[in-house]
Amino acid sequence: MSPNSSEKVPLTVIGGFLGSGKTTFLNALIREGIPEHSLIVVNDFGDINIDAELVDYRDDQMLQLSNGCICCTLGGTLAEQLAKAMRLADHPRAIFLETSGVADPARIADIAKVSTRLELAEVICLVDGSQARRHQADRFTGDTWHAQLYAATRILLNRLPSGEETHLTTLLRQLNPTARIEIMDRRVPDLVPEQHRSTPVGNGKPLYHIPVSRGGWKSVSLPMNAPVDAEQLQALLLGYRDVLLRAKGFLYRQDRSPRQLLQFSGDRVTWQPAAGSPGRCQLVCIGRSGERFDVLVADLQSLGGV
Ligand SMILES: Nc1nc2c(ncn2[C@@H]2O[C@H](COP(=O)(O)OP(=O)(O)OP(=O)(O)O)[C@@H](O)[C@H]2O)c(=O)[nH]1
Repeated sequence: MSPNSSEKVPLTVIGGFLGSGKTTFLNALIREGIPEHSLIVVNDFGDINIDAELVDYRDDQMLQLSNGCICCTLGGTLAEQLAKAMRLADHPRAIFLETSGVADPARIADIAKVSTRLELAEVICLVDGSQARRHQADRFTGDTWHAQLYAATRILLNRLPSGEETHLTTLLRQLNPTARIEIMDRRVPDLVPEQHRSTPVGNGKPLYHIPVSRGGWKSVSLPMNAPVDAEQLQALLLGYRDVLLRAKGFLYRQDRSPRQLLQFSGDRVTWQPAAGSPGRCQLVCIGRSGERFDVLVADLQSLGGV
């Protein structure tokens, strides 16, 4: 049955900083059950949309927006794509939009506010509690982090360090007096043994390499043709965590098969077996542009056999 075209379609915006848990939360929502015939929109900051591979949505109703952060190209891609989807006779019943980790969700929510076909259901902001003190104090990441929190109607706090609950909920309440604040997960993920982590992910779609640099942020995607020394790679990523905000990608390790999904966010590196056909191996790194970031990229290139 096709949805009634006179009814407004709810748009849920899922925002939050790089690595804050947006894709993990979106997958949990999909597992719990979203309305049939929903449209999922995912947008990574870089030109490679790794999130599109990581979202477990077995439907062709998925829109991948690349070319950088959607909130920077708002007038174009996103508004046009949503309008196109809404013009279809069999238009989506609900839309779930995962923003890039550097987007200001308020600018995206504005699309729903001016649309006659959409209504804003929620603006969710994921927060990695273990990184909150860092972002609060960091002049580079702080503005984005604050704007994301300010725009939220619901804040989901995960990886809450022990003893930080009062401090963090008070801080979040000061930054956004009206949003609902929920605590999701008190664990810090490094404590989860690797063999107990979730099932293989990703399907090995081809990936492309184009560096993007906007407003002090830089994103680069590196082909990783040779199997890497995992210890060396981890040490490199952690050693540059002052300028590296996020890394994720598919690659081979020297000591283990099959292809692995590597995730670096905050001060943690995790590995997970990647499903599907062998596929290309790429690592996407997002950080603060500058000489130090470029040195990291050169080191990663030599490690990955580029
Ligand atoms: N313990 C714990 N780990 C989490 C949680 N949510 C996400 N993670 C881990 O944090 C890392 C980043 O999670 P993602 O869901 O990819 O984060 P994201 O916000 O989509 O990342 P970007 O799209 O790159 O900005 C992954 O290694 C996840 O397993 C959580 O609630 N608890």
